[in-house]
Amino acid sequence: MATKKSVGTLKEADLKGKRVFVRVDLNVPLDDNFNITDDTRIRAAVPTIQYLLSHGARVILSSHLGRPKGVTPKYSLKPLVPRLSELLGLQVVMANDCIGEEVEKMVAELPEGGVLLLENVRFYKEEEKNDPEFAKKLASLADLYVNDAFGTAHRAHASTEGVAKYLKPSVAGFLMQKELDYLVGAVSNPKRPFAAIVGGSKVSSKIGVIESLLEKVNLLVLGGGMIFTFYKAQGLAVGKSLVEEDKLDLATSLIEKAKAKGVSLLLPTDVVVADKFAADADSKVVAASSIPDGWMGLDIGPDSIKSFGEALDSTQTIIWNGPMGVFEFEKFAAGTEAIAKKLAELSGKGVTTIIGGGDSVAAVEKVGLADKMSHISTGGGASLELLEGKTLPGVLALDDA
Ligand SMILES: Nc1ncnc2c1ncn2[C@@H]1O[C@H](COP(=O)(O)OP(=O)(O)OP(=O)(O)O)[C@@H](O)[C@H]1O
Ligand SMILES: O=C(O)[C@H](O)COP(=O)(O)O
Repeated sequence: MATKKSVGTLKEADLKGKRVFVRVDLNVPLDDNFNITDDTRIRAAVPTIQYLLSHGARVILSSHLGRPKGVTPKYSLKPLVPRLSELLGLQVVMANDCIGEEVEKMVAELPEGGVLLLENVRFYKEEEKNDPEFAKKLASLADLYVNDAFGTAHRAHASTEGVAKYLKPSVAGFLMQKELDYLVGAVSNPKRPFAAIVGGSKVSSKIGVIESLLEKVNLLVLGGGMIFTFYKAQGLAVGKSLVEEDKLDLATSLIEKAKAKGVSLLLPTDVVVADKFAADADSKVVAASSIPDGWMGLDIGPDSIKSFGEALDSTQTIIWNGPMGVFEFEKFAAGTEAIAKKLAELSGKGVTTIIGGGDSVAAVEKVGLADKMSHISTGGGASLELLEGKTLPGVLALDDA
């Protein structure tokens, strides 16, 4: 895989009394009352912070939240302070800014074993522009840089990439390391047979992933909205199902590529169709070759669940990205839930199961099976880019091991 193989780690760094700039990805979902609806990313950031604290460091945390245009109070990181403090077992101090005199003063006053959370770094447009002067200002706050923001490692921003040029050492945190170990390590050197399950809405957003995985896997299982483009390319009627007309040739060429590579490509043989795109739609199971006019496929059917399960039974490594159906609607969640259960069962038998970010993570969490998987990525876009074989700027910028 074309990503960086090994980066410097936290364990090699001298931390006692040092001011450490830690880029974390605390981009968590908040409801209208600013309650955190999923704290996974905050929990995932804790081991690195705790390690730093236990080694006498002074921790300066930096993150973005959302995509604000300038200073936008609704994207403040303040609502995260109570949960972060609770998880760390200490009171996290919050700054009203991420650079400037007041922040410098707060950093100077930060004791060993203290944590200062900087305000949303995207309140400055210079962050996303990767402005060197801004990166220098962030760097001037600390003695060393730790990047643990895997979820944002595909962005070349000032706090994820630029700052590493001005702060040495620049090393990976434990979360970053773990994500790379699984998403690069396990995928480039998998225990075989190695299977990928790819779903989600459109084939266009997964072309890169499918093409890259076709080079590595023994089995490729496809589900989700993209299958109808494959069906149509094979001359089947798909009713009102989601189809990308301009990707029909691509679908055919992916099928041919799989054949040429000796990869066994499984498409669902039956689907759950609906008369409209709604939670209360009328639904029925039909063969993939008999989708009625006016109906749309919103999930894989029971025969497919069974045959996918049987094919997965003989694998040793499985990577999954993208739901099998519209799992947000209960009626069309069975395929996605069955795959989640199958992976949990296989994990228990020693199979390496990796959930590559995005909606499949939400689906696994919804059925309460998150802790059964070998690895659940905290990065949607970042994990997709890694699986496509791209290099992540936030990783590239770090010191070599
Ligand atoms: N048959 C289908 N028809 C239409 N939409 C579908 C179908 N199957 C799945 N989807 C939708 O696909 C969406 C997820 O697609 P997406 O490509 O974004 O997946 P993902 O890779 O898991 O997420 P992300 O891009 O956030 O990482 C879900 O909202 C789901 O409802
Ligand atoms: O949620 C994410 O995928 C990351 O936090 C990156 O956010 P972004 O897509 O706004 O850069």
